[in-house]
Amino acid sequence: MRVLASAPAKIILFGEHSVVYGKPAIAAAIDLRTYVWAGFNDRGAIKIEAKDIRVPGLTVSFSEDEIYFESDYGKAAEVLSYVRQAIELVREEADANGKGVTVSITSQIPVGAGLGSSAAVAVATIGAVSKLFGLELTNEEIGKLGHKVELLVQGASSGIDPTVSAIGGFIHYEKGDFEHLPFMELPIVVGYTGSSGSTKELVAMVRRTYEEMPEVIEPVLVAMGKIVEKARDVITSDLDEELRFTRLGRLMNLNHGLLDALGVSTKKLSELVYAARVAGAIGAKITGAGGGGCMYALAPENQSEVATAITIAGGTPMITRISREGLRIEEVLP
Ligand SMILES: Nc1ncnc2c1ncn2[C@@H]1O[C@H](COP(=O)(O)OP(=O)(O)OP(=O)(O)O)[C@@H](O)[C@H]1O
Ligand SMILES: C[C@@](O)(CCO)CC(=O)[O-]
Ligand SMILES: [Mg+2]
Repeated sequence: MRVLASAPAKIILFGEHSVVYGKPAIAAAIDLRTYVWAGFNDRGAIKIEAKDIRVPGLTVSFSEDEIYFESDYGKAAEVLSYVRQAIELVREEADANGKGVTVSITSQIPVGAGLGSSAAVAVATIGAVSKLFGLELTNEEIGKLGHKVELLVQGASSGIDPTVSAIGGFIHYEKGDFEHLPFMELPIVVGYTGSSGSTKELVAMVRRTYEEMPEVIEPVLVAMGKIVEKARDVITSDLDEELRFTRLGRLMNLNHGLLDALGVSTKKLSELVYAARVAGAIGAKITGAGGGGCMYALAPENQSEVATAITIAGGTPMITRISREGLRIEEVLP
């Protein structure tokens, strides 16, 4: 038997990082997906084919007539740890430790770019492998297992990324509880810097700053939580669309300033944010963990001008749509 599952990327509209400290956040699944095929193997091993992952630490040596490849085993194992942990968790749930599982992954989501590639790969793997083992898990339960995977690999995770990847749509999230917000088409442009950041390292960096000076950082996190509550009020209000977008844009700019204060922006990210604003975006901010990766801009009137400004500033614009669907079982073959 073979199973194909897919899970979407996400953007965090408001509240990344502060959500790790129990504050609320708002996120949406978007229409980029990771696909995972799962099947059994009779070697009792976990076999992972990750077709879109570049492994750092690969050395190539050339001599007269030979080419040598050396891979840093530790780094390769680390890069695949989300997938491995996801498979091991499901095997435990199914009481089938030692059963051989092969997974093959292809992904449309840039890695380490703030778009939740780690959550999507964990959720799609759990979805495919749990179906293979005949476990009947709801998407919400799979989101919770995805959160466990992120905790095991990263040491800290709020769980918002695996939750939104598993259930899809537009959500308000706080301490493991989520609520779907009324669906709205968001006229946004995502700008990718082309470089990546590691969520594990960025979350640890914010933690060190917090521990060094909690009296300074705590109020910043509280303010971020308040921004999220204001944004939720605006999204659920009956204000007309123009006013709603104007208010959301101001809240995005405030949230970006506070993320910059926490040290998770980069020169390139802030350049893309300012380029988008100058081109007429109502608001622009980092999305996800930062340290590279992506920003997004709210641009109801001029999405294409904002996309051009992001390109001129050296980024790659992506016009994405919210995905109502989270984890999906695409195919089951006998
Ligand atoms: N297609 C894939 N195949 C295998 N592993 C992947 C894949 N995509 C992502 N990963 C794993 O996820 C890691 C990147 O996760 P990380 O949390 O640092 O960034 P992100 O999830 O892309 O961004 P953010 O957490 O800010 O939304 C990779 O180093 C790799 O371990
Ligand atoms: C940086 C962070 O807040 C969002 C990453 O997309 C981490 C988390 O919530 O687990
Ligand atoms: Mg991640």
